Amino acid sequence: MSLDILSGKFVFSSCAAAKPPSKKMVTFLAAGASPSTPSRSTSSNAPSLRPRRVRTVPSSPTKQAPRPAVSSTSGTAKRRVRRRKVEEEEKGLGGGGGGGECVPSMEEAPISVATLYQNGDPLGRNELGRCVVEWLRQGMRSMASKLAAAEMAGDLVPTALALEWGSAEGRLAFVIQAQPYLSAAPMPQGLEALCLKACTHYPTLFDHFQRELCDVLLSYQHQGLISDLRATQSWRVLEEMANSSEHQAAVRTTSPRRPKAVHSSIGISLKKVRLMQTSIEEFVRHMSDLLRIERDVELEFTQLELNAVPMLDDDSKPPKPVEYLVSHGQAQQEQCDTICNLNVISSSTGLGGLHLVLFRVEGGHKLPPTTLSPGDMVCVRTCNSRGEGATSCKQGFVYNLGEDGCSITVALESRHGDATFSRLFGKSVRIDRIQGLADSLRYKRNLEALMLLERNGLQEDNVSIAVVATLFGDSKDVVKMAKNNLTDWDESSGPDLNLSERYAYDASQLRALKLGLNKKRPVLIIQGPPGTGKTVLLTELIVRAVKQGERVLVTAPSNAAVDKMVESLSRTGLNIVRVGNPVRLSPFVASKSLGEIVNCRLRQFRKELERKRTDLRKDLRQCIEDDSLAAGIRQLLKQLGKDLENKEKETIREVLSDAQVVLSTNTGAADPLVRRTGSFDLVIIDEAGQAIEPACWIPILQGKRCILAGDHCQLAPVVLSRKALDGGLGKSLLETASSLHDGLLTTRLTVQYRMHDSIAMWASKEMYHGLLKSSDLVASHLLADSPVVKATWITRCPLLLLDTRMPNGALNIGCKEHLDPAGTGSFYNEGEADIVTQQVLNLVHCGVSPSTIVVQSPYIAQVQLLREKLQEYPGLCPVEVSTIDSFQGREADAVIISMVRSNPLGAVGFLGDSRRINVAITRARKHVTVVCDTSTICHSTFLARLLRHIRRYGQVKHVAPGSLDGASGLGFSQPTLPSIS
Ligand SMILES: Nc1ncnc2c1ncn2[C@@H]1O[C@H](COP(=O)(O)OP(=O)(O)OP(=O)(O)O)[C@@H](O)[C@H]1O
Repeated sequence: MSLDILSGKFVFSSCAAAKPPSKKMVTFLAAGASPSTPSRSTSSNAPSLRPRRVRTVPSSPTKQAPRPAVSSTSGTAKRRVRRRKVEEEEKGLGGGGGGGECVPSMEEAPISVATLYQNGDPLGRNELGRCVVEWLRQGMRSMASKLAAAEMAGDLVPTALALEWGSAEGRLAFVIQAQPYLSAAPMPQGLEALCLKACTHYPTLFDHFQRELCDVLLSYQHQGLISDLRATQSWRVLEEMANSSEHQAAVRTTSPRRPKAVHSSIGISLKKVRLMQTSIEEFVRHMSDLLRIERDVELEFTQLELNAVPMLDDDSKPPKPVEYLVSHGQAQQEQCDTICNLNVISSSTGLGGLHLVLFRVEGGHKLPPTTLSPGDMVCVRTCNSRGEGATSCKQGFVYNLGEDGCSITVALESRHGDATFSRLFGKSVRIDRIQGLADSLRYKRNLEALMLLERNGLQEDNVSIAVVATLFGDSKDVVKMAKNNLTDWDESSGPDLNLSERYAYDASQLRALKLGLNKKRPVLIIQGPPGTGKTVLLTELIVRAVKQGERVLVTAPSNAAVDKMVESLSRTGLNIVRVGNPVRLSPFVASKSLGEIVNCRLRQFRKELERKRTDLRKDLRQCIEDDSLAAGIRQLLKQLGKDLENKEKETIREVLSDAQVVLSTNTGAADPLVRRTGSFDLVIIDEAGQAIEPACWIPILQGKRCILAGDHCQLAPVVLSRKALDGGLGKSLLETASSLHDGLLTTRLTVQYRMHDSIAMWASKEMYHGLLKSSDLVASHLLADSPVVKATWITRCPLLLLDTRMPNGALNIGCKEHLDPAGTGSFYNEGEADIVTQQVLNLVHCGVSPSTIVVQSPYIAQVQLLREKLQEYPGLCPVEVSTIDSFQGREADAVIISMVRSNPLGAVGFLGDSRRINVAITRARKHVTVVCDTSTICHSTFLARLLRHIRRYGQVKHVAPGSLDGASGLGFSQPTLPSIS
């Protein structure tokens, strides 16, 4: 356990990788400096560590003067006054007022993305409400001040407390001692019951107490009264207490309800159900620990990232004005996770009370190319002209990117009308992405799902009880449930299938359809290798499930995967609703989003309301003399606002409960809007191989039965912490469940409809034990089959290896790998980028449409370089350049892969991850080009087999940059590769 000084909390973690920043680092961070080499506790194959290249849009020259700190704003001033009041109250209580004026305000404190929950399971703000939280804070502040003041006065109070709190009854003693401090502050009216609940809840009290003690000691440190808060006795008392096993047991306690009479509902003896409950509890405890470890690592990483100063073109030069970058085109900038120098333009209330704030780039210039997209969690704070963030961070998510290319709207956590907007107004603002579990909402929702599983999983009234019992029971339990006619695993039991007009389904697809439509089958795992039609099949399954009267919830780990399903389902005529923010703004997807549907329905109502408002405002202006009439009109105006709110809620409820299919991300399914519409008959999780298990439980617990589709031989869930990974957080439920009960839950798709057989054969042999067969429809298709494509040796070749080594073993000039100088840890290879560009030109010259070509690389630095190179040819704009990870789930006629790695050590990094290479190769329908240094790549036996396969079933060329053609662009007239007889 250690102190996370940024959040002022103890962090329980014995994981080396999850250690909070060292003292040196803490000082460093507090100063807002940029650590040159962010510590990344990641495995070499952790793809999520998308290297961050933050590049600011420098502010216009007139705006480069440093801006005043936010602490001068009125909101902060009010907060200070409030704080001072609290300090005075403390003095009145004999607390000694440890903090005084010097207590750093939240605004001045270093940014922190930490939240509650880090210290066990305290009652959160949502549960208690602001007033109760403030009341607790005041009480605990007094107690913390008193303890610290006693130490300053040389009393032995801390030592005495150490003895008392460290004992077995220490928790009780702590709670009892807290009471006088709490009762000294008046309880907020009407909330007495909540206050009483909170003031006897040990994790909640401890959580507040440690924050306040940290705050008080920090203020002493700032005043120079102590040199290091960690050296104080008060701090040690707290540390010992937090380390005690009693404490750790207490903060984990979730008081699960014991299952009552559940045996009658699933037909299993109570004794066996209790065993099941025990294994659920063990699982939940283990997963909660892993989530916490992972979150700590992600928080640490995010904290470093957020404190990083955006990188300018050249550190030695002053920032270039926006005009420079605009006039030099966007290729001069990089795709980044950060957007700087934004101004707040307006704020409004969105659907469901979201606080939407619109930002625009200073000077009306374009946004830089960004990886941010709707739904991404972000941190918003003010920054100076170099993009250095100075203030506390407001979390929110990207609502949309303006069509004008200059603006971005963020939905902030705060409510519309609070001080957030005024605090940001007139300042230069910076927006940064927050990754994974560092996003507090995602973490909280995962944890809540586990708690729900533990508390309700085996309760009689749980709709998903059969799913829970199947996944936590043993094989005998499963048989027993079936004997009692509660479940049915018989393969012939599904409904009869009338064959679809669209596809002639193969036997494995038909089997999956039949099993998936059996209402009494609680769990089905569809294991589908690439191109076997999972998306097609799920679409058919959903249509048929709706026809047999089922209401369906469809989820996936990423917004992109959800949108893929929305696109596919929107052609079926079903009533579908997409909850959350669509990433793809195709008309298909946008028109199905909850926001759009509700806005459409409310258009007339809003118009009418606006007309009434305008009339009332006119009336108000005319009765300025008559106070009582004016008050009446104001009341009416207020009522109109409420009417709109109510109408909105009612419409949302209507839209969602009328929907035959609701779609969201896994964590999005925890949205109260979705939960409130009642349970589902069927839950389908697509790309389930990429989701961590706790996230899958969010949707699963909302449906009577579930289907998990995916492929555990493709990309796995992203986990940064080595300890969490080793503990099993990286293993998906799809993978775990597919081996349960001797494979009873699983069915496999065995025919692929995407790739030329030479491509599929490699994947089949390497990843699927030779069981993946190619449909005759695609087995021999080639680029040259298209009437608009010239038949050359390239377009007739399904597999091509472009080797940057010459036959004599010498590496071609310029083909060595380089570490990204931006310090991202990523690699790039200039020579390979040139060869890829030339190969794209060759394909296009042969008549292959640029929109059917995709260039992939595992390294983001190479992806950025490739984008820049291809942008030099305007005709190549439709060629998509992507990391392998972000192209999973999609396909293209021709795929070019740049492997990048070329070094004398034969280090291949995460190229050695077979699942990633499997995804890369199997995106191709008709042609794959692999560009690499074979003598480096062949150090991995897995990759060496891939090279052998290409040599055997495809073509090999030894190439140097410029050797493929004269880089004459789209205008060239000669085929440039030597023809092969
Ligand atoms: N029965 C079928 N007959 C003909 N074509 C099919 C059939 N099933 C699927 N396809 C086609 O196969 C291709 C791949 O399908 P789909 O994208 O659904 O595969 P997938 O399993 O989701 O792939 P991945 O796992 O790589 O994302 C699509 O072009 C689809 O139209």
